[in-house]
Amino acid sequence: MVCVAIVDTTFSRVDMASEAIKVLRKKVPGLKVKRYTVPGIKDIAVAVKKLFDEGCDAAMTFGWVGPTQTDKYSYLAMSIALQMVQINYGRHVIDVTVHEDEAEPIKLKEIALGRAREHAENLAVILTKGPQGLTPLAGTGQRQGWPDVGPL
Ligand SMILES: Cc1nc2c(=O)[nH]c(=O)nc-2n(C[C@H](O)[C@H](O)[C@H](O)CO)c1C
Repeated sequence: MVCVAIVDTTFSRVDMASEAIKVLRKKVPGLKVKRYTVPGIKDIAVAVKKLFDEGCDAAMTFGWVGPTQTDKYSYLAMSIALQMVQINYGRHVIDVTVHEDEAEPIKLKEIALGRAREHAENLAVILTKGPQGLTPLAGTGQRQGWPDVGPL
């Protein structure tokens, strides 16, 4: 049985995790999900570590970054911590993050849900098909939450 850790925040303005869980349940047979909700992005890494210690095989995290410089530093801190967790455990952490200033507020929900869905599909492929599962899409300019840009 595959266990996926799902970590999200109350800071986020969209429930991306529920959207991703729906996709993962459809695509990964016998999936076990452990969800952990924390206040903000800087609390995410330790939650992933705890769920890995409980036996999860991979993780998806759902962060929302505010528009200020301080928010962006918080994201950098989270990213570095998540890289450390991935390297220390040898397990994937798919970081699904929405930056509040990447689009007008009216578009952000659609971007967030699309990004959550598409990254859940990516992780499902890795979990069910292994390291070469995504190889047919290599170099094809995939984007999550925005239209794909295509290959050059
Ligand atoms: C400045 C700041 N910005 C964000 C953000 O953009 N997104 C987010 O999810 N959380 C932010 N936080 C909160 C911290 O990540 C954390 O939750 C608190 O410092 C408590 O540990 C803070 C403190």
